[in-house]
Amino acid sequence: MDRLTLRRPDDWHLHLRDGAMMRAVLPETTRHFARAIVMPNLVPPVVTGRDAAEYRDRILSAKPKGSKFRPLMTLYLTEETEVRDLRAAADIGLITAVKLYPAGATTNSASGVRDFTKVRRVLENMAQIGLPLCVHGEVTDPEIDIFDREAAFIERVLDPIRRDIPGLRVIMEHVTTSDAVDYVRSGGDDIAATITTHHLVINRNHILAGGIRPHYYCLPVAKRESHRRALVQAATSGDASFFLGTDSAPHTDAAKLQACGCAGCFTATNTLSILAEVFEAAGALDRLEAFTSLNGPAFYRLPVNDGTITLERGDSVTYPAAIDTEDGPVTVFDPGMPLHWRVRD
Ligand SMILES: NC(=O)N[C@@H](CC(=O)O)C(=O)O
Ligand SMILES: [Zn+2]
Ligand SMILES: [Zn+2]
Repeated sequence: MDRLTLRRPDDWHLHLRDGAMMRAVLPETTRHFARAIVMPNLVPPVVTGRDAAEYRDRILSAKPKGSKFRPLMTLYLTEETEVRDLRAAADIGLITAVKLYPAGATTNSASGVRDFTKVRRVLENMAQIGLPLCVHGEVTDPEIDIFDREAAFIERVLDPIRRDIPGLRVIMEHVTTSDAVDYVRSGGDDIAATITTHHLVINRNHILAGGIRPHYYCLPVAKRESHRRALVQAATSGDASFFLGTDSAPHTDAAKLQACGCAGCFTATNTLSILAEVFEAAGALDRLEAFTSLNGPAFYRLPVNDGTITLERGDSVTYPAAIDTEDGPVTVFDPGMPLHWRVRD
């Protein structure tokens, strides 16, 4: 096969940031994606309906001319989130989901949740109206090894919440372990997971063996090879519980390359080429569309996109090593393998 037409894809987990960074990274996403779930971890975070409306308007005015891209907004759940404000934002279709960051788990998560009993009423209301909860699923307990934090989160936090609040619809974001894959697979209709592009490609050796590679550092941190294989298996299986959330998370090289560098891989630019390569290697090109374009809308109860994109296989496809922003260069994720599929203009 050397040509593949897909429904236009969506990105169910994306960081667009704000200001100059947003202006630089937005076209990288709008080129191929029709919609994206926009993460609310700005500084300060997007907490109220009003914050979300203002952020949405900034995105819409930064979007390239002629683009029909639609940002799907989220609220950042805090212990102070008001049920009334959240319900009003959901009622008018301003927000598509709510994001739960355990306080301290990742970039800009300081305002996240420490005491889960304080968000119980909000979560109950979300279950009532079917508003999905996107979850950064890692415990923050310093006693827990960083490679075990996702598995520990399922057992200690996620499963108890789901038992306590039946009907709550949860997306476990950027899953990195076979534990998460198994949990989602056996979890029924109210749970799904996003998988990133980079976690389908790298394992922890890529970050640490033969020198430290800060551009491969993201959270949750990539795990051992057996987990990466489980992710590829889940993504390429066609199982409707798994769909693409790139977690494309731009940081300037200056912020990545320092003694305490930021977590995040920037994959908006080359994601579709990389995914096609991964699916081809798995003999599953016929299931790429389910992962990029069908399973996500089905879980979010949204229509699939009109229109298509076409991928073509050629000799080799290259991408710039970095994109320029007014704040400095942002390195594009290097998949470390030759790419052959390009999206036709
Ligand atoms: N994934 C990351 O490593 N970083 C994300 C935050 C997140 O999604 O956890 C970011 O905002 O930079
Ligand atoms: Zn996260
Ligand atoms: Zn993210």
